[in-house]
Amino acid sequence: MSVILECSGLTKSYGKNEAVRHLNMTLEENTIYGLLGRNGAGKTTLLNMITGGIFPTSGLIEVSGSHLERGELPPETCYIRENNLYWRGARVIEILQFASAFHPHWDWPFAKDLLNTFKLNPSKKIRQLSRGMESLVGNIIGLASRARLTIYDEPMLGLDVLIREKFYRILVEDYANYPRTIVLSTHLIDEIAKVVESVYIMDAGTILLHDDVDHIREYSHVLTGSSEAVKQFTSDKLVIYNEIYGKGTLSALYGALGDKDRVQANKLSLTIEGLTLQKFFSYLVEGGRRIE
Ligand SMILES: Nc1ncnc2c1ncn2[C@@H]1O[C@H](COP(=O)(O)OP(=O)(O)OP(=O)(O)O)[C@@H](O)[C@H]1O
Repeated sequence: MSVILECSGLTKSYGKNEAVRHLNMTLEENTIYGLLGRNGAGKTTLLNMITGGIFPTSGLIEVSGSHLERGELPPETCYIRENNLYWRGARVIEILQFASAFHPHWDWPFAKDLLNTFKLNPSKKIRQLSRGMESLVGNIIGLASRARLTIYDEPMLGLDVLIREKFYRILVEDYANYPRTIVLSTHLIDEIAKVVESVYIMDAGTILLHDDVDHIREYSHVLTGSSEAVKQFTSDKLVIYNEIYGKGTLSALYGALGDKDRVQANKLSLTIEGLTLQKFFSYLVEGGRRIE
C-alpha cells in the first residue's frame, strides 16, 4: 500500500511545553485509523500540524512524497475540526455549498441523503443548531467530500448513541464503496474499535503504539494470580502495566501467547483474559510504556 502522509521527528513546543515530541507517523492509502489519547495528549496539535493550520517547531511532514509547505493543506484533504469555525449566520446548505467547492470528489446526492438520514434541515442557520447538530454538519461534509484523506477530530461531540451508531455504519459502508484514508481522533475508544483498522495511541505528545486493531486484540492480555506466579510467568514477556492487590498481581501483557504459555499459566493457577481496546488503551497509557 502506498504512503499518503508521513511525519518524522515532528515537534511542537509552546514555550517549555512540548505538545508534540519527536513524533513519527505514517498514514497509508485506503485505511481507517483511530488516533487515541487522553485529554491534552497532543492529538489536536498533531492534526493541526498535518493539515497546515499550525507550524511545527521542528520535524518534517511529507505528503505523497513531497514536503508540506508552511500553512499548506495537503491536497485532497478534508479536515473536520473539533471546534468548527462555521459562520454562525450561514445556513446548513450554504456551508455544504462552500465545502463542496474545495472537494473535487464531492457527492451532492450523497450529501442530500445524509441530510435526510440525520434529519438536518438544510435551511437552518448554524446558530440555530444544537451542539450535536453542528457536529453532524461537519460529519456530513467529511463523508460527502470523499476526500483522499479525511480527518475527523472528535466527530462525536454532542451526538447521542443512536446517531453515533448510524454515522459509523454509513462511514464503513461508504468506505467499502469508496476506499480512502480516514483518521478518527476520539475518546470513544470501544465504539470506534469496530470501525478502525489501525490505531495510533498517543500520550504526552508522543506515540506509544501503532498497530492494527486485530493484532492488538490478539496480543493484549491481562493476567491475574499470586504475585510470585505472575512474576515467574512474565519474566520473558512484555509487561505494559502492573497492579498489586494484597498477595496478588494483575499484569497487562502485550504479545502472542501460545499453547505452552497457557499450559504454564494453568500450572501456576493464573487467569488469562483478553482485553477490549479501551482497557488495553488504559493500561498502556497508565503504564506509560512505549512499544516500538
Ligand atoms: N495554543 C496553545 N498554546 C499553548 N499550549 C497549547 C496550545 N495548544 C495546545 N496546547 C497544549 O498542548 C498540549 C496538547 O494539547 P492538544 O489540544 O493537542 O491535546 P488533545 O490530545 O487534542 O486534547 P483533547 O483530547 O483534550 O482535545 C496540552 O498540554 C495543551 O495545553
